[in-house]
Amino acid sequence: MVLAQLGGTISRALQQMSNATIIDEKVLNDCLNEITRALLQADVQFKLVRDMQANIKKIVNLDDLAAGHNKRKIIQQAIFNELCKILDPGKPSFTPKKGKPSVIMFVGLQGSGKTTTCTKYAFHHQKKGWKPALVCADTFRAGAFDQLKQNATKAKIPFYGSYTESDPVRIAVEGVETFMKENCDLIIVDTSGRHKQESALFEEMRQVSEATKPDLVIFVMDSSIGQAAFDQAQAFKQSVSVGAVIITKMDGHAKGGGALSAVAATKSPVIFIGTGEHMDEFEVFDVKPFVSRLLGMGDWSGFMDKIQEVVPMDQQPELLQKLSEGNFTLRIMYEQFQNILKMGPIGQVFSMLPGFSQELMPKGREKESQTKIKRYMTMMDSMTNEELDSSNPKLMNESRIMRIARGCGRPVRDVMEMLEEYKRLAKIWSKMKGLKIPKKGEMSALSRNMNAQHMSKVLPPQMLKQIGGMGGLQSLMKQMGSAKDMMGMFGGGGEK
Ligand SMILES: Nc1nc2c(ncn2[C@@H]2O[C@H](COP(=O)(O)OP(=O)(O)OP(=O)(O)O)[C@@H](O)[C@H]2O)c(=O)[nH]1
Repeated sequence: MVLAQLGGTISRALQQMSNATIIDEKVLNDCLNEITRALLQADVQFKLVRDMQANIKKIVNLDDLAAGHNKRKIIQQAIFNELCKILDPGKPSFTPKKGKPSVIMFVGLQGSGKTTTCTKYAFHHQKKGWKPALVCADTFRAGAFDQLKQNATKAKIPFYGSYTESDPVRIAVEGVETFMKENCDLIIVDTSGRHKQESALFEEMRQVSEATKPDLVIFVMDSSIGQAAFDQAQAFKQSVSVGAVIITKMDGHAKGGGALSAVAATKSPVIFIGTGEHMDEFEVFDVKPFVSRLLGMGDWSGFMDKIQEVVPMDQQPELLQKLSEGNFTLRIMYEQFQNILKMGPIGQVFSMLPGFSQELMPKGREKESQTKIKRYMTMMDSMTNEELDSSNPKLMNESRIMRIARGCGRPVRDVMEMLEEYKRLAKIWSKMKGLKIPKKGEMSALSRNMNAQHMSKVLPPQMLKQIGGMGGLQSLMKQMGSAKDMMGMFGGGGEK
């Protein structure tokens, strides 16, 4: 998504400004114009961008800049705060409570991903012990009920709908009543989407809403709709009381800036984003980590959460123990590749680490990287246990390499390349030797137990510089204690 490139453009604009000997009105304006262009290109609504520019100018005091304060930091902080302000309407949406019945109604244009998102939302809660249920009140699209039924069956979620009844209000009411009786605590009503903003759709939506009295109306929006986002979101908001937004297809090439515009239009927070077609490609949305990622400042907490999600609990202490002994074997590399593949698009995972997305996963080459990892794993499948568990690079002599190449049907040079990659990773991870082991299962404690010395060895030099050298890293490590909210740590983030 183009939003991801925004960080780069903004950083470049800031860098150029920092290089100027004197920061006067003109230099600041040039910088802000560059940033404005980048935001407009990402499809953020014009008015929002204009207001943001004016606000930043109000906040940034030229005298402060002239007095040698860290200009880049001051302006980056102002941009960070402004973007957070747009995305955070200031009040949280209605939050359903487990065990207490809530009706959640989904609205949005046809094809926005509404039906898929209903199931993702149900599935997300079901995994956390809720008792969700799905009601298909989309009588407009012929295949809608079948689609919902299929998704619901796959996820083992009860559903309600009809092939014959054509009145969506009736289906919605019957569905909600049925599941209330069955003590479901999250009753999700999917409504019809239409191609355009037809008045009939809005009337139908209003009627379903009046009849079912939802606790929360969620507006589902495709991230690729661009500049139209603001008007569209506002049109929905005027018909039903939209209380939250879910942005779908954030995995695609969408510009994504519409997300910011939709929040501004509905004055409702984004609560989740859809990142793929599959049921579990669905993420809770947090403003600060999102903006931080957007500006290329990284999202360490998200990365740790992701690791915690995919490295099986029982493997976490073992992995850390091995790393602390400086024992990075081919088997560890294999297991970590497995975990990385499970984490979903690799770029997505690495983009959570500051500076890493460009370093390790060049943009647009995520698929290629995944194929490479799978190829490496096939080669490792032809290795013996002794080879996998050894951390002695000398063990891999010519005859072993030839045997592995034959076994996996790949040329010798591919096996050599894989071993080179192993050596590169082993070198990085060997610097983790002496790492204090966190308590069992407490992966996020990794961040607390790593000292700045360890980190400085692991981080690419460019990134270390970006953080502000050892001094910056030390203060960063201090802030790592509060894992959830570490935006301040890369120099630009901060309090609102
Ligand atoms: N890549 C990607 N595709 C998605 C995402 N969410 C939904 N889709 C796809 O978008 C298409 C449309 O999704 P639906 O759920 O059928 O859309 P809808 O809004 O319910 O459509 P109507 O019922 O006609 O209003 C499907 O092919 C989904 O698989 C997402 O987050 N990422």
